Amino acid sequence: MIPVVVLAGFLGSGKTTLLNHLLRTSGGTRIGVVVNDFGRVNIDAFAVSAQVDSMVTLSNGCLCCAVDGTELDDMLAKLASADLDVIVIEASGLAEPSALVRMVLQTSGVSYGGLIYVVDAVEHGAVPDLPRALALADLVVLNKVDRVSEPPALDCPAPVLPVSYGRIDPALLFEVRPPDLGPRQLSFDDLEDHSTHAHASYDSVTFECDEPLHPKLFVDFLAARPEGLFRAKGFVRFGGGTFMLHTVGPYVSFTPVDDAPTQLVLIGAGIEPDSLTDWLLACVADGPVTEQDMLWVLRYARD
Ligand SMILES: Nc1nc2c(ncn2[C@@H]2O[C@H](COP(=O)(O)OP(=O)(O)OP(=O)(O)O)[C@@H](O)[C@H]2O)c(=O)[nH]1
Repeated sequence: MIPVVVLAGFLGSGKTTLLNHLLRTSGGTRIGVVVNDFGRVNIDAFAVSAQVDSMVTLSNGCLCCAVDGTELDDMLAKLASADLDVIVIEASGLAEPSALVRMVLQTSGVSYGGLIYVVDAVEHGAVPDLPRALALADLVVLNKVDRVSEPPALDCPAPVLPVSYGRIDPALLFEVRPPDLGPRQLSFDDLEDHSTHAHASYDSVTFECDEPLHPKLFVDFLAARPEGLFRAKGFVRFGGGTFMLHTVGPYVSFTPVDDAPTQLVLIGAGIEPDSLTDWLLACVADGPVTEQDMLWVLRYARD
């Protein structure tokens, strides 16, 4: 039976970064990957040999598929019949890990391979119900330790691995528990449904716009964004270039990408979708943008 590892963690904690690292360093291991969208998985890094519907076959023997949640169990059953060594499901940042684990336990042809829970070393205080997620985890990846002088102490029974950019040893996918403890049997009680899932109190806003935004106005928006706006990701087109934007808490990064229209997803608690949309519309540039204006964005740019 193929082990299925659930990779979970709060918004922006570094799940996709970790997944890309695993795909890059998997060697001859054939990994089946289930993600919400292909967009951010580094498929370009591999020669894609075939794409059928929402499944991509990589030349190194890995299979990637994208699901929207409803087809997750179908896709898992399909992957279970493929010739794979391990399957990794990347949960969306607001998914309830216990619900995913329950689904894996109920799927025939696969075995539960553990829950890897990614925690942002800087933003761990903002994770709703962190102790509950940590209690379920088999391995806790304390990510982004490059951003703290001292990794925070996490109270949990599972091993905690402090890393940067999700660089864990891929061998951990197969041996996530200390061997002397033996496999821990999760009961359905551990996974009982709770009505207060993290996503219950979160809103998301999608903003799309063909016209370029003004760098200064947009950076002003980021500087003044409401505290509850925990995460923003997507593309922003300015007169002087298009950038991929990531914000996690107060952290902001822009990475230059090929020209694309602005397409952003904003996620937060207590945010007002209409006023955020109006605010972003007010960032549309009403004239040409100079090189000087672009410096507002370039100071946050990463290669
Ligand atoms: N400094 C630093 N940045 C990191 C590290 N790991 C990830 N990041 C950055 O954090 C941001 C979010 O990382 P992702 O891997 O997209 O996080 P995610 O958990 O998949 O995000 P969601 O899909 O929103 O849940 C990106 O800008 C990453 O480059 C790290 O160890 N150190």
